[in-house]
Amino acid sequence: MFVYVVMYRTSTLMRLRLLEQNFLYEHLRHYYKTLNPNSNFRAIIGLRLQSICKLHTMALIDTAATMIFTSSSSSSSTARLLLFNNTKLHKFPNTISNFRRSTSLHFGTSSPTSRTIVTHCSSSPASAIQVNNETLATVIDGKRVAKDIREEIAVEISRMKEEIGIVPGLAVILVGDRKDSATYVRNKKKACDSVGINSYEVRLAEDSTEEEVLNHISKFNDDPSVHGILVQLPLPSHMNEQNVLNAVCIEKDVDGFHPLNIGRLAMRGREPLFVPCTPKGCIELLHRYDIPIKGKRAVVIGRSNIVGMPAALLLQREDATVSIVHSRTKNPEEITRQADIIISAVGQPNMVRGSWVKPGAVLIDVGINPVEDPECARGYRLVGDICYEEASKVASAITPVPGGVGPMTIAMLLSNTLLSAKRIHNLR
Ligand SMILES: NC(=O)C1=CN([C@@H]2O[C@H](COP(=O)(O)OP(=O)(O)OC[C@H]3O[C@@H](n4cnc5c(N)ncnc54)[C@H](OP(=O)(O)O)[C@@H]3O)[C@@H](O)[C@H]2O)C=CC1
Ligand SMILES: Nc1nc(=O)c2c([nH]1)NC[C@@H]1CN(c3ccc(C(=O)N[C@@H](CCC(=O)O)C(=O)O)cc3)C=[N+]21
Repeated sequence: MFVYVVMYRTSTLMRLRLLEQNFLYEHLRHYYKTLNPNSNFRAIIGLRLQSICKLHTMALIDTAATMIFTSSSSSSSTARLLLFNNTKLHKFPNTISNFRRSTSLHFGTSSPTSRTIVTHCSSSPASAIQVNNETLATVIDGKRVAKDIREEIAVEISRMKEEIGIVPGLAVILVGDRKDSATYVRNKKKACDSVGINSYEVRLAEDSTEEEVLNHISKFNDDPSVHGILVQLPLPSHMNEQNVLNAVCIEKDVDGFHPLNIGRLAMRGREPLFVPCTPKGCIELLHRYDIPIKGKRAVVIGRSNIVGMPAALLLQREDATVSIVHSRTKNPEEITRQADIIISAVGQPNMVRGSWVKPGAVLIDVGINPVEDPECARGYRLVGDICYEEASKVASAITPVPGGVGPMTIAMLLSNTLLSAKRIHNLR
């Protein structure tokens, strides 16, 4: 009898929108506990013969399974192990028997570069499977999750419109002509359009006065059709950022940058009206990938007001034990190596090397750094703070750049805007 052991990445599971998903999750929860804690895999699922129909369908539908192991008997000494990677699955999407033609390894072969995962198929004895160290971490797909969140928000907005005839509104103030800022603002507008939020935009010249910015904020504060106000940062150096951020009324502070909101975030027993979007997006990703935070050691690299500091506060609220690494920290790698979860928000390309990471850690890369690349149409490409190539071989899960935290920041901005409109209009 064949015993199939299938490994799926959590991101893959999240993509399954079929009945099988529940089935998979049940198995996932059960077998996850049997994983070697240092394993790169987030999911391991044992399926018996009667389940193979389901597996078959899944394999056909979802060609992104990371690995499939089959064993020709339930005895670990004679079991064969067949390994497939994404590419192979894409090449042979049609039948499961194709999988069997792949190179086979024998269970129980040990080599210094492989490690053991103990699996239990429901009624077969536990088998020791050797897994090559080259396997990659689960990719935390922020783009995908952000899309799911936008869909959820769109549903709520149409309900709101139907029930009370109100559409949430977001006002964005952009000062100066920084290219990256202009791109972000454009993306925010597109995202608002996609969910049905009205967006209002003010663009001011680089040499505008602080007073002009304050006047616009004051108008938006008083405008009942505006539920969220965002002043794009950084502001030109002649403006006082504190004055500007303080002027946004806290009920519309969807960025969560007002000192009252940040203060409440830091205090036990107090609740901010809004949580800053990027840190909120990081935590949301952890939640949606079922990554536990409580009791874990977390390290935040960076302590800026907009990302690092609120990220550390949020992790603490989630009952992690938090350390903060900054530019004056000595031997940062000694600290990061202890972390179960790392959130990096530094702005230094590829600073966090594979050797900084504890095997099995979860890595959230906030950094967005342009590096020159003549092969890209725009002459540069974006990389994170974390050296993805190295770290993804050590971590259990990692966010890519682009496509990780960035899209989540925008999704959380929409979510905060909806929250604000609901609160202002007493809608549950
Ligand atoms: N994905 C997203 O949605 C967003 C991405 N970003 C990106 O995140 C990154 C950080 O942004 P932001 O927080 O605004 O940046 P800031 O420049 O405001 O803060 C950077 C932080 O990193 C610390 N730092 C700098 N160099 C080092 C180093 N060598 N070792 C350890 N710590 C260091 C600084 O320490 P110190 O305090 O000692 O100076 C500071 O706390 C950027 O790449 C930015 O583009 C930002 C916002 C949203
Ligand atoms: N008041 C204010 N609030 C902010 O939230 C704020 C800000 N000012 N100033 C600048 C930073 C930066 N930021 C990003 C948002 C989205 C992406 C994003 O969507 N990134 C895409 C890539 C975009 C691209 O290709 O250029 C991704 O990572 O996949 C990135 C960065 C918000 N910030």
